[in-house]
Amino acid sequence: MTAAIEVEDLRKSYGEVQALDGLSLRVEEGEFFGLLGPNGAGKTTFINVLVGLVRKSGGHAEVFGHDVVDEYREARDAIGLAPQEFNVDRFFPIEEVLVHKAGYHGIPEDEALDRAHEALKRVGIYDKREERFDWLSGGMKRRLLLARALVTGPELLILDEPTAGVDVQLRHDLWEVVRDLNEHGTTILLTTHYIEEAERLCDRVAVVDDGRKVEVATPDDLMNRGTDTVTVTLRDAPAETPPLGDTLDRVESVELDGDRLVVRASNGGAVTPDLLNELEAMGHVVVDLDISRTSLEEIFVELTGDDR
Ligand SMILES: Nc1ncnc2c1ncn2[C@@H]1O[C@H](COP(=O)(O)OP(=O)(O)OP(=O)(O)O)[C@@H](O)[C@H]1O
Repeated sequence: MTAAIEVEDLRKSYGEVQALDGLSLRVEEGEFFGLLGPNGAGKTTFINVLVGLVRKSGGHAEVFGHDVVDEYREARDAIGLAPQEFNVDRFFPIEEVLVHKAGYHGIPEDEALDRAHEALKRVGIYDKREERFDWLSGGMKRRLLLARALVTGPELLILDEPTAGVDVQLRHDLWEVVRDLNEHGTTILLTTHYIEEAERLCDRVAVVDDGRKVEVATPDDLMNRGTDTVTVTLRDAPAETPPLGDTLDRVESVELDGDRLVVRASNGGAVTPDLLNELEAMGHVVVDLDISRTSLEEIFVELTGDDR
């Protein structure tokens, strides 16, 4: 199957700065793919290479089998980009901004207006269609960037920090739209600093740092590598720490804090039934239980050494 994105040993230098330093990555058609990395990791540079805004210094990049340099037009036409920066023409009503965008990608004028209206309805700002960009609120500007990315009906939607600085309701609305597109076959590439968002939405995530891939996996796989915390409250405080680590091999540490046992274990959810059986066999009565899973955020910090 043709990949939506395939890059091999991608490089981009700005003088001394190696923004991309041998990045290799494959995103399958139909995936919801997250690109995570600390500030300056090279995420925007990577996206800009794909859309032809930045010329790579080396390596290879294809979008749906089209080389981003040699077949720029085909590659670019397949992509809808909602960028991090507000790069919108401020002098036209927003519906015209969308019509121009569609025209640039070869969509005839009469069809372009229909598409512009459809995209504006989809993101919920159709009633603002005759207003100019500068008159919109920050949240509406984000909606417009998404509408502009959608007006060409792209196979690949790239979202670069689409929810930076927007309120909870809008984040929720935007994700509804994007999820629905993905369910209908659009491939999504998302960069976000809200790692929880990636954890919830993405089929797979790549962690990049210093212009290179550190890891690529499903959020679940990454989280399974972390250590979870299982807190068990016992009816009677034990005199000493029960020796649970001796019999349960995934248990990493056990601490006693009054009537509470704090157990650190890999894949805590799976360990818990054995843990409870073991405690019961020792004569303890469990009155409360809490399992706190490692977050993707914690794994991210471990992988990149970034604690933002
Ligand atoms: N036009 C440019 N000229 C010089 N250096 C640049 C340019 N664009 C990016 N860089 C540098 O390349 C590196 C990667 O930047 P990039 O914007 O791709 O990172 P990012 O992962 O998108 O970061 P952020 O999360 O902050 O958006 C950084 O060190 C940045 O300073």
